Amino acid sequence: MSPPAQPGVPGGRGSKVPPARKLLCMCSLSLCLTYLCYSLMGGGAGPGALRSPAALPGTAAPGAPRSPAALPGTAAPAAPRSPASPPGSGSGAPAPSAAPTRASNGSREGAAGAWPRTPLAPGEVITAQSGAFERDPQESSTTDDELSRAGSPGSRGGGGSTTPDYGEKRLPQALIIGVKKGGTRALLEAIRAHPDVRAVGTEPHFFDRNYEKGLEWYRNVMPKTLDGQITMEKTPSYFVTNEAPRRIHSMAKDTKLIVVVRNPVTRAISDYTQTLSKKPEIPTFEVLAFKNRTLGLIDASWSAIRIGIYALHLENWLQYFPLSQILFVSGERLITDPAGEMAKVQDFLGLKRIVTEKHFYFNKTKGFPCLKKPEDSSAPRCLGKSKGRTHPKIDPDVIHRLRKFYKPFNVMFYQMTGQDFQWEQEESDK
Ligand SMILES: Nc1ncnc2c1ncn2[C@@H]1O[C@H](COP(=O)(O)OS(=O)(=O)O)[C@@H](OP(=O)(O)O)[C@H]1O
Repeated sequence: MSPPAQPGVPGGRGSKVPPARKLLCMCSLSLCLTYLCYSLMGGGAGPGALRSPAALPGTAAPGAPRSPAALPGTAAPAAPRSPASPPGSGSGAPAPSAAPTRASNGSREGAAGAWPRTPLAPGEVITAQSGAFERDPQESSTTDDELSRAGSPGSRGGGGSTTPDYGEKRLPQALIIGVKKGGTRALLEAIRAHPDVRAVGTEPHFFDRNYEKGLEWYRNVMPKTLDGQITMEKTPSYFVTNEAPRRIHSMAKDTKLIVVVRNPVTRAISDYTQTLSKKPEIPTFEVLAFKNRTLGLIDASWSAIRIGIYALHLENWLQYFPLSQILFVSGERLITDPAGEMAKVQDFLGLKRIVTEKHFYFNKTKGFPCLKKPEDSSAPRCLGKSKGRTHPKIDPDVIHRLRKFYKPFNVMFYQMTGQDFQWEQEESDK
């Protein structure tokens, strides 16, 4: 089901997508304008507030496309480089983590200490073109046993499967790189139902947290495959990890990348809901979402907000991978039309369309589609309790402000991907 073309959105249905490079220039220009607006709105704001890159000493004039390498504190090159040093050899290893997490303001200092935030030093800013947001070291998606068999809890180990262990362990040819809370688990479990796909059940976090362990460690994590089978894994935090594109490119430049994207406002609430379930003492979403609520200044240093600025993260990936090597799956359609989204995924992976509507049924109790025949079982299976949580009710005014905040970034993302996800047209969040 293709979305209708949106007026003023090049790349909507029917329009040709210009080359990625040209798009990046357009996007950079748009970003500068957007940031200029935010700068005017909150120029005196504290660290973590969005400011125009033009305000930064030594930065280029607005509109001048820049590689992340040109920005202070970043190292990514503007174009794919020759393979990086092997993991564990020194230069390819993860950089030491940045400054310790800082409380964002006095009013919520106590609780904010326990809450993941971007560690920015005083005076540091997030720039539009860097694609180089610092990340919370603890940012993670669920790694628990996320599947539940109808009637009995399921469990899957690192190998992720109870199917016979034939073949050999190989590095993955395709990765689900994000986004956190986008629907990545649902996608992985659905694609695992394909006989030509084998995947790790847990998240290896190789390209963010475990890179120093080396490629042999990574290979060992993988299930065995036969010739012609595709090895996959999913780690949603890759999408927002600066080093991930370079590292994945240096492993294999033809790696296929899949990103499940979801309305960033709903995604942020889902992210918050997950943390709330583990730390009930955290401040409300409304409190965490703002640097200054009176001024309407959104706190983009909060990971729940930052992850949803998809255009900025994508820019980082486009330095290394052509758009044709990245598939964007709609998290919304993965729920309303799982078979339709799976058809696109199978086409993208060069697989026969075997996972079809026959594989899914809608489970009324769960409120989501579930798999009739998962990879390792003949019993129907829904995802576990950590998927499809009830979200807390969020102040509609905050939702409205967040929608306004994300809109220019969403439009830019539609332009970059050539796909209109229609998040602006959604009437209400879950
Ligand atoms: N079939 C099915 N069953 C259950 N849940 C589904 C399904 N398809 C998509 N989703 C949505 O997936 C959201 C969780 O996303 P992720 O799996 O990417 O989360 S995580 O990053 O791995 O923690 C989860 O978010 P929440 O609803 O906020 O819990 C779901 O909305």
